[in-house]
Amino acid sequence: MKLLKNHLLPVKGKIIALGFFDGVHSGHRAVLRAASQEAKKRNKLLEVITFYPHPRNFITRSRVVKYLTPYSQKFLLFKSFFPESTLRFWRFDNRLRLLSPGEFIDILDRIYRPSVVFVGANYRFGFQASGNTFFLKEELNKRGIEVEIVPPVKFGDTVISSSLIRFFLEQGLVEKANSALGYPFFIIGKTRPGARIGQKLGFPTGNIYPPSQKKLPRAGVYAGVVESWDQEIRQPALVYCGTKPSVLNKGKRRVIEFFMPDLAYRELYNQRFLVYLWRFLRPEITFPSLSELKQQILRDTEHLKQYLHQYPAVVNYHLNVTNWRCNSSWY
Ligand SMILES: Cc1cc2nc3c(=O)[nH]c(=O)nc-3n(C[C@H](O)[C@H](O)[C@H](O)COP(=O)(O)O)c2cc1C
Ligand SMILES: Nc1ncnc2c1ncn2[C@@H]1O[C@H](COP(=O)(O)OP(=O)(O)OP(=O)(O)O)[C@@H](O)[C@H]1O
Repeated sequence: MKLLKNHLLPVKGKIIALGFFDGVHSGHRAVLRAASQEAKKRNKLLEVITFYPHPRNFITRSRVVKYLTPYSQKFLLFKSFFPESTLRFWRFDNRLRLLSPGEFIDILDRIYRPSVVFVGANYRFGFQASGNTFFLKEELNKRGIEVEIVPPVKFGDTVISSSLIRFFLEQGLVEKANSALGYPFFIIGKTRPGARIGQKLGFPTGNIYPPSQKKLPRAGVYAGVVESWDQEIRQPALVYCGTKPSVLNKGKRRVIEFFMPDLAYRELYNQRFLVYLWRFLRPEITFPSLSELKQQILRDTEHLKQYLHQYPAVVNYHLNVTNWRCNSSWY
């Protein structure tokens, strides 16, 4: 698995796949699997051409689109699912934004000159997303480049997309998000010290402050599983996602807190964890007192136990992405 930030290096003759691939979800993986199989068959290399930042964030000069997988996590997933591929980031700037579909194809041909291009049926490209797969195929075929269009992967009747998964997460529909992703939604981060109130109340927590560009689910409490970077800890956990309105009335910083009921207390600061979310248990509540918060967490712990009784296998799920130490500036 290689990572290239210079999109202008030629890839001549390779198999390429095109798209943003946020989340590397089941639909993306259908395209990438097809491309990867073809590359193996032809004894060629697979190169995935993606973009940064998200076109909508560039156009609106904002961060409206939060990422299911910020760049480093996208890279982790590619490394895990398609270790033989190269991920190439193409900066989405005004030059790229203003390219007409025809100009975009010219660049693909001139710089990359691939042998086959793989895209999904809903792939759009060029200024204002005005180019579609029919145009792509027609124009590239004329130049002797093959185009494979992969049929859409659906969740029920709906085509899976990164936007659909973001919507599911916003609603707390984490099980649907996980089905569409094809793996459990996860958050990676280093634990930071909190106010130690939880510890006094009898539920010590690990606190992670995810980067502002990471998509987080609806505020509330989730049944989850926590895995430490070194694999020493793998524990079921209550995972809270929110801004702690019961204890903080200012400074709305989003936090992920996890409480592992079966782990004897120990200091867990400054360690990298991967937190998987499996089921939404309840929304965030503004409690009038800490004792009410404590009573609720005892009830949450019971709900977590019931969930694990029903789905014991979730504790052993392992995505195999933790063996890469990424540069934290990439989160
Ligand atoms: C399982 C769990 C559920 C929580 N639910 C809520 C909640 O509904 N509302 C809230 O304001 N804070 C909630 N919290 C956050 C607590 O306010 C926080 O853990 C506590 O204040 C301790 O914070 P500290 O780690 O900074 O000491 C929850 C925390 C956990 C672990
Ligand atoms: N459900 C799907 N089935 C098959 N291919 C897909 C599916 N979703 C996306 N693709 C293809 O995967 C590539 C990357 O998709 P991309 O990330 O650009 O869009 P998306 O997942 O639909 O997200 P968005 O919600 O931002 O449109 C594209 O070639 C796209 O056509």
